[in-house]
Amino acid sequence: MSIVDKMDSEMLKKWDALLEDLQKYIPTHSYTSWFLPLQPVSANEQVLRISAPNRFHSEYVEMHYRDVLKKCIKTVFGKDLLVQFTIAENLQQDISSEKSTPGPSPRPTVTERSDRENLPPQEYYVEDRYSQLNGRYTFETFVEGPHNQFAKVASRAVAEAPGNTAFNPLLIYGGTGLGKTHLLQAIGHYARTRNPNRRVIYVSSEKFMVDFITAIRNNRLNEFGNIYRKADLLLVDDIQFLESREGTQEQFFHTFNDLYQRGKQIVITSDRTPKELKGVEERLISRFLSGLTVDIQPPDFESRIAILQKKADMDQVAIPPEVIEFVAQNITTNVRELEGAMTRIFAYSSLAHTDVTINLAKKVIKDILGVRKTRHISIDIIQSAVSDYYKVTENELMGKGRKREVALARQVIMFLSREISGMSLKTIGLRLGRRDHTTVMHACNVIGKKIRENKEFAREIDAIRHQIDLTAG
Ligand SMILES: Nc1ncnc2c1ncn2[C@@H]1O[C@H](COP(=O)(O)OP(=O)(O)OP(=O)(O)O)[C@@H](O)[C@H]1O
Repeated sequence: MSIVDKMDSEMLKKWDALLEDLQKYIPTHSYTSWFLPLQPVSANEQVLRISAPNRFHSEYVEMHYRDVLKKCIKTVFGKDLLVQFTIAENLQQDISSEKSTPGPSPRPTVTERSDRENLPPQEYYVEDRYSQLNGRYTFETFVEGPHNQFAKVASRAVAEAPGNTAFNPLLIYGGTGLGKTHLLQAIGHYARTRNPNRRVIYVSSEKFMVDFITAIRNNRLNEFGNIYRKADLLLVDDIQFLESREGTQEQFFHTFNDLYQRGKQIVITSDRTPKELKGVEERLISRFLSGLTVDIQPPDFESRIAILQKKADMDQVAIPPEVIEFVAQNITTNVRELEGAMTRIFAYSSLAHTDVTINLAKKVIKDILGVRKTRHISIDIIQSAVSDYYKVTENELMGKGRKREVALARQVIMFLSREISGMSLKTIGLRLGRRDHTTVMHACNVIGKKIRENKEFAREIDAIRHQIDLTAG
């Protein structure tokens, strides 16, 4: 008996009415992705129980549609009901039976085998790609916290059933060094472990472009296309790199469509939201948005501690808790830097044959923060990164115009010049169209406040910092 059979026909009518009502408020695509897979389980005077395909699905519905669901329940049932989600048994069973399948991995089908046997030499590249996955980047080594929980659960759901969730494509975005590549590769590892015959391709969009150009040069465009079209799971890192590369975007668009139409899974990372990707064709952006977009934020204090502790455990080194705490307090925005600090502390202590102490940690952190402050990056590099980002010309920046983007770009340049190169307010003002030092001070305050209060804006600034880092080398 299916779960629906357990409900009386009156209840089923109500369920249909509820779905119909929901459609008035929710765009068709979202409705199809999130509500059609739900099933009613039971209802009484207080509680409506609903089955969802997996935990992520139910959490997503609760998080994004709680209010509208509540409203429609009241309309249809005539009162407020508590909603309880359960996870669909059949999916759970599939997963556990697949997990417990003993013995050798499934043999490739005849088509798969003959495909592989007939591959031209370049096609083995597919396997090489897989070996590029970093063995440390797995779900087990990924520390979950409020800042990345949603991204982690979505990645896990996709890795468990690539191509079989509503999250296709899955796009993970967030600032630099926050774990996007780690998660992307964890998906690849997990999907491969579950089914070793799955063709997993991990590629950075930069590599995709280089391969594409090489293929054009060598007249091997068809082979290039075939490599990617064989993927069951395509993992593309740092998609922002495709900005303003029309030819590569075109190629990627075809690859994307081909895989998508055949139900293959695509996962993409980016340092900003799809809408912020300037110079990426609208049709690609809308493809990206047709699945699920999740973000990763900088870790909070507790998560930073947990990440540091995990690294210490993995490297099998004992670190006094006060040292971990000290590092977590001082390095706040980037997990890569957090790890870098720990590595340096270990290195110092082993070279100097001393214990890891708080004083040693203080010295290392001081060096790191000091280097960051005094790094010599010219205002020209900062200016060019900001004006590229906001699409503002040098004349506009130097002029007196008060157009919103121009004024914002000017203020951001002032803020970043102060932060990165430590220049005096006066010098910055002079370099930016002979402005007074109080104007620069005001700009630094305004931008600093906006970064603290507005996460989207903080990410914008982070993306610009990243670009400056890349240019400065
Ligand atoms: N939640 C986490 N748990 C454990 N390690 C993490 C976590 N987040 C990030 N890291 C580690 O931090 C380092 C940087 O992460 P990663 O390279 O994935 O960042 P990214 O977001 O892809 O950065 P970029 O945009 O600069 O490429 C990696 O060594 C990764 O293992």
